[in-house]
Amino acid sequence: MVFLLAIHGDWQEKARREVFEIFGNQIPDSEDISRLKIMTTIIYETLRLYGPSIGMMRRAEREVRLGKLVLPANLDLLVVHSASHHDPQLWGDEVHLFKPERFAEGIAKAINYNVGAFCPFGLGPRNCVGMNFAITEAKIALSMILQRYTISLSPAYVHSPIPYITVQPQHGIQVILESLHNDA
Ligand code: HEM
Repeated sequence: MVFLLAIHGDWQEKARREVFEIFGNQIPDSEDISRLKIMTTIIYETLRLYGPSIGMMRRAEREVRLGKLVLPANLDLLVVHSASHHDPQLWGDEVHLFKPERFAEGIAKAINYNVGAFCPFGLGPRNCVGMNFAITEAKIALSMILQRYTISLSPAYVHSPIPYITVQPQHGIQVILESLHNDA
């Protein structure tokens, strides 16, 4: 998210404005976190483009028909949700662009009620138990960064996301933080 906001200064500014409108210079509080609408769209779009999980493991316990496919019993499956997150048939020609406004009216509208199109935390009864924790933590951390610093990308940065258990920046993410306050 820090990387995407570093290269999309307009969204960084929108997110910062929202943070100051809601929290001012105060530490984010649990009641107001749910009011961060713009930041929520930024988090969803980041999870779509660079979600840490590429897929979910499943096993067919018995033979099942899945569309045109017949899956034999005891078949192990990796359902690669990062493929649907990058599918132009689901997201349009600008699928590879960072466009948080896709989620302006919520996830259901963004995916046209097609639940498999966006599932960075998995699906069904075994989906991620840490989902709300992870999103809340990201909102608090990002709010506190935006209250204090502007973020820009270092010229040293080399773009190379790789799936290594989770999706990771192969060479790290070098950013430049500049204080918004002279005394900070
Ligand atoms: C952005 C952060 C995270 C992402 C994208 C993520 C994604 C996922 C995914 C895709 C699954 C598999 C779901 C499925 O098979 O349907 C999963 C499972 C799980 N996650 Fe996360 N996760 C994140 C953060 C966390 C955190 C912070 C915790 C703990 C505090 C956590 C705990 C778990 C656990 C325990 C499971 C296994 C649930 C089960 O099998 O019943 N996750 N996560």
